Amino acid sequence: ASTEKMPLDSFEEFQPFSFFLTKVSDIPQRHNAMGAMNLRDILSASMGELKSSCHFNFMFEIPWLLKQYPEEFRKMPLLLVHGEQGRQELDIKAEADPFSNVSLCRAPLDIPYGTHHTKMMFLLYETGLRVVIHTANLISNDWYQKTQGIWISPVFPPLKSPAEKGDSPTGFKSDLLQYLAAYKAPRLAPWERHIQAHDMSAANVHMIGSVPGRHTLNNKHHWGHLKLKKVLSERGPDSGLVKNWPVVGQFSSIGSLGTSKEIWLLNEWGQSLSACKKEPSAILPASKLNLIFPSKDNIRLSLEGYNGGGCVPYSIKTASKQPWLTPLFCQWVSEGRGRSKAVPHIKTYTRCSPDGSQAAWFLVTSANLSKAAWGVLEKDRSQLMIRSYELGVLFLPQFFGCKNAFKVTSHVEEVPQSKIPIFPLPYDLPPKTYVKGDRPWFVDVPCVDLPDTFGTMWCPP
Ligand SMILES: CNc1ccc(C(=O)O)c(C(=O)O)c1
Repeated sequence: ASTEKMPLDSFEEFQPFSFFLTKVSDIPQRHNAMGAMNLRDILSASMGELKSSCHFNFMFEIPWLLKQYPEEFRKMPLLLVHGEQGRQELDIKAEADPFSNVSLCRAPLDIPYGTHHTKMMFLLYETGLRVVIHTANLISNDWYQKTQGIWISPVFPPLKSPAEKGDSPTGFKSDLLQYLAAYKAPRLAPWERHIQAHDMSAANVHMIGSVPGRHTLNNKHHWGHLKLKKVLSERGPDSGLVKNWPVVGQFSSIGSLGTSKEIWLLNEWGQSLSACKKEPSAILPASKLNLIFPSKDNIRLSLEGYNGGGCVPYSIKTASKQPWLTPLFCQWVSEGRGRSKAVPHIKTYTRCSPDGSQAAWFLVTSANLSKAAWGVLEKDRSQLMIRSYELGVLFLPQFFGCKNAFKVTSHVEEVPQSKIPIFPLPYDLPPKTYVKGDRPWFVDVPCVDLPDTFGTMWCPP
């Protein structure tokens, strides 16, 4: 409709954080009019005259993906980086075969149970290169009625001379090149060259990535939770400011975390996420860790009903081994963004003030709450073992013109005209604990007591 904003206008009004959610069908239009993009918006000509593109992801519907491009861009070179092996690799090759402009690159997954979870786009325009790091699979269902997060870079112009490095104070370009190098994939070489050839000095986020491996020595701190710990120890909040500030994790799946909360969640992962400048990282108490994970009723009453729980694959088998986790859970509540009923597939982590009005940092990433994604220390903490590819971006206040914390809100109507930068939260803070009688969502437990939005029950296969 002509009243609809051009995607580029939506993009420009939501700076400097450039952190968007996906548009959601069947919620009041005002919640899609501000700070929200769909895939057609991102790929639209108003965002740039495309020459070629590359998508890193876990799940693909190739015909649907091509239809999200404007007609004039649908025949341009498109590289898909995936993690499929064996029979599934034959399937994605067969799906790509009819499209002569689509080529595939398989990410090596040499450690069992690893996945290629990273969700990223490279968009090469006539005028430069744009990077998008997000949380949605390239399937229509992930872009229809879920809550997903998207960071969209500026258009990075070509370097004026090849002698220039073209990196930013956050080291985004060198971190991205190091991430790509880990694939050891010849088909990525052209995109490594494109990245090398562009001036990314305007990148104001830190990259927090994971690549499969047993990382040792100084490689240990390049990936997973030790990378986040390193950045927070060097550029994070002063311990004095955040002494009573909780760490909030929000995710759509959970791995096997051990027999007690101390082993990995608090004493390893929690210690990294609570790292501060100078202060030796104290152990995070459980009372200062809130984990936003959908309750059974969050799923039952969602726009998709119980089916929305299909992409929240927490199994009762895993959950039954870690009952100590349940007291840490909080509901998915997103009244400010109009997305309380849009199942969260986004993953985010933050250190926020108890009243939820400020944050010392904010991370949006593909990484769920699992050792496979974040890494687990082995061999007397000498190596960090990571199974999967993950990617996220970290927002730190000082890179956005703020002092040592940024104001945050999920009521984003105040964001565009604010004099000071306000970080647009995907959900309401402070977090709300589960209501009495509610339980975490388990994908493999039947729900036959109460019907969902559509009056149906959940009888998993
Ligand atoms: C085993 N495979 C997956 C498990 C969880 C997720 C998630 O993001 O929650 C995804 C994905 O959607 O990429 C894949």
